[in-house]
Order: sequence, then C-alpha cells, then structure tokens
Amino acid sequence: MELPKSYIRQMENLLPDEYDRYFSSLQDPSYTAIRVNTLKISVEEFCRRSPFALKPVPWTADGFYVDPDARPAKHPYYAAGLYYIQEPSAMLPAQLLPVKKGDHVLDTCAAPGGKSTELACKLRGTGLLAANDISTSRCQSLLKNLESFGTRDAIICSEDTSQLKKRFPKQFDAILVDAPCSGQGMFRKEHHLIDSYRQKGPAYYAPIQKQILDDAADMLQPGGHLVYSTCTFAPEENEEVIRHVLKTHPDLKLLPIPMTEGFVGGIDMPEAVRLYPHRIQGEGHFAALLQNAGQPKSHQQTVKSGPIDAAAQEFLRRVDLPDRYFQKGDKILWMADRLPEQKGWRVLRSGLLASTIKRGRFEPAQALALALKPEQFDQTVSFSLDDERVLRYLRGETVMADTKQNGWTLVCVENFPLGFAKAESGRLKNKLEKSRRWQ
Ligand SMILES: C[S@@+](CC[C@H](N)C(=O)[O-])C[C@H]1O[C@@H](n2cnc3c(N)ncnc32)[C@H](O)[C@@H]1O
Repeated sequence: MELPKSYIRQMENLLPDEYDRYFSSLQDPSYTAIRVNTLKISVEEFCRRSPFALKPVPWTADGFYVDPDARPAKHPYYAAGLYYIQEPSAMLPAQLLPVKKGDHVLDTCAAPGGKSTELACKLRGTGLLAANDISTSRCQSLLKNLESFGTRDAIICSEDTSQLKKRFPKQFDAILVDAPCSGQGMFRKEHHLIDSYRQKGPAYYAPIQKQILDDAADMLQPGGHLVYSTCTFAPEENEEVIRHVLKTHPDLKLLPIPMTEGFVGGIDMPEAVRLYPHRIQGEGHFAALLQNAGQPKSHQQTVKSGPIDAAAQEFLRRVDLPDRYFQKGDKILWMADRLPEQKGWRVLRSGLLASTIKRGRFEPAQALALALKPEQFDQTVSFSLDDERVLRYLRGETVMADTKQNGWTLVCVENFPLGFAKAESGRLKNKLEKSRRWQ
C-alpha cells in the first residue's frame, strides 16, 4: 500500500513519538465486530445464544469482536436481524449521543445505517428517527438495514442537509453528524480509499463538513445534543470543524467525552476524542459531543390512520399492532406516532411498510415480518437453529411444516422471525423477499 506523502507528513506531525507504531499498525489485519440489536434480543440473551466466541468492544455495551472466519453475515441470526456487522471504532459515535425515549433524533449522513440502527435501539420504538443521506442509492442499504432491525418509527429521506434545515429548524433533540470525510482511518481496511484520497483529501472535505455541521446545528432544539464524527485524523476535518461551528453557533458548548483506555483527547481540544489503530482494536475515529443552550420544548403527537384496501385489512387483523395503518398508493404503512408534513422532500419510507398491493394482489411486506415478535402474528412456525429447513427457507425453497390453517405464516428461527410463507396442505410456499435470499 503506497501512502500519499502529504498524509504521511501529517501523521508524523500529529504523532511525533508514535508514528512508527501507527504506520506499522496499518500492516495488521483489521477487526471484525458485531453489534447486538437490542430491539430484538438483550445483550445477555445474545451472549448465551451466540454461535460465535465474543470479546467485548470496550467502549460500548452491545459490541463484540468476532473471529472473521466465523463469517457472521452467513448466519441465520443475521438474516433475522439480531446484529449488525460494524467496524468497532464506528460503534462509538451513536453510543455517545444522549437519546431519551420519545426523542426526535436526526442522523444527517446515515447510509448505510450502522449508526442509525444503534440510534433506533436507543429510541426503543418510541419518538422518531429521521435517517437521511444525500445519496439515494446508498439509502437503499440504509432502508434494508433499518428494516432488518425491525425499526418502525423512522423516516428515511434523501436530502442535502441545506434543504433539510429549511423544513426542520430547531426540531431535533439529538443529532448525529457522521460526516463524509477523507477516510484516513479506513486505509487499512479499504485500500481503494487511498486513491480517492489523492483526488479528494482534507481540503476538499473540510468545507463540506462545516456546511453540514452548520446545517445540523440549525436543526438542534434548545438543550439538544449533537455528536460530530469522522473516520479520519486530519485536524482540518475534525477539531477545526468543531471550532468553526462553535463560532457560528455561540449557543453550542463542547461536553467532555468519557475516556476509555487507548483513547486520546482532541488536538488542543481535550473534550473530544481520537481513536487510533495502534492504540485501540479498531480502525480509528474522531468524535466530539456538543450541547445547545436552553430548555427543550416537548413534541406534539399526531397519530395518523386512514382507510386501507379490504384484503390488506383482513390480513392485518391477524397482526397484533395498534391500528395505525394508512394507505399511500400501493403501500400500506404502519405510521409512526409523530410525523412531520412530507410534501416537497424526498422521503423513501415513512414508518413501517406493512404490505403492498400490486395489480390487485396483496402481499405482506418483509419489513413487517422483521418488525414482529412471533406472538404478534396468529400463525407462526419456528425452526430450531440446526433444522435444515432454516437454510432451505433462506435459500428461497418450499419447505414442509404442519400449520393449523392454510395461508400466511410467519417463519422463524428459534422464535426470531425471518419472513413470511404461504401454507398449503403442509407445504410452506416461500415468500422471503428475493433480495434477502441466500445463494
Ligand atoms: C461516513 S458516511 C456515513 C456512514 C453512516 N453514518 C454509517 O454509520 O453507516 C458519510 C455519508 O454522508 C453522505 N453525505 C455526503 N454529503 C452529504 C450531505 N450534504 N447531506 C447529507 N448526506 C451527505 C454520504 O452519501 C455518505 O453516505
């Protein structure tokens, strides 16, 4: 790996006594880690059931290192949304953001959703999560990951933060800005980033980061908290961006971040933290926590529901969820408690997709299956982990199973839903979403 000279010089300046250790750590293998989806399973229960040996990530209660040979993406528990595979230092920012039940939370740069899935866990199915990313294509992975986690009260949107702030001035209790950056902390894991660094380094990203952070600060409620993070080490993309927003938004103040072994403070900014790959087991990150002055206002609750397709209605009577369904074109959504007006901005999803109606045919949605507990549907089949029907179901095959009645059935592994099937005389016709089927 041939590293850009400007970057080498910068790291030598930043780490005058440690740069040898830093550069030699770039030859080490990177770490594989998973973060437990506490919306579906407690950390204790996951540890009891875990198919992998787990070693805790020190700065978060729900993150664990796993052996990369364990192939965590190829386990039925992953298909059931029980965990997210995440670079360990990337587990820090969402963990630092104070989130209370009922809060309105914004993730400004959310795709593919590593931190949004953690914020959804913190909200515990209350309040509102607005997960935004300017890239509509990256928003598809964001949507899929939030669906896997069984997230219900989320809006997934694709706007530049400069547009978003016009709609949501001083709206959010907590905001995460995980900014686009030159990615110095990802060079070991993703070598192709070294080439893009030569085209777009810190000087390219710093003005973008300042703009996004200014926009985010405009959307923060009085008394609200904001975390700014990057996976790069250049001070102009980190401390300088924070100094900039403290000038443009004098109501903001920096709060100290608790130190974990291996963390170091920011450059002339002891409240912020820097994670370096030669000091911790992870690729590296920068994070700063800010708070707005003033007293927060409470949010108004608006429960929306409306008339829906009759066939869908009949099916949804079998689902034990409060009646908050609403039809939008060919989609039936289970609406979150509190939704801002949605006209005039790019919303990819608002609430939980419960079902679709295509050419008069009704289909329950994969997102609904992944958001339910087995007891919330009236016909469930659960296979044990070692039952070969689990893998066959995940491959999209028809499997045999006894059911009380024919029709829609929720298929689970160890009581964790994987998707729907249609039962017919002891056969389960596979209805697992095609993009989730294993090859
Ligand atoms: C570091 S990545 C986010 C990773 C994500 N937080 C996660 O944990 O999975 C930065 C993201 O910022 C998005 N982005 C870049 N400029 C933006 C802007 N002006 N407004 C919103 N998102 C932006 C990029 O598309 C990219 O997905």
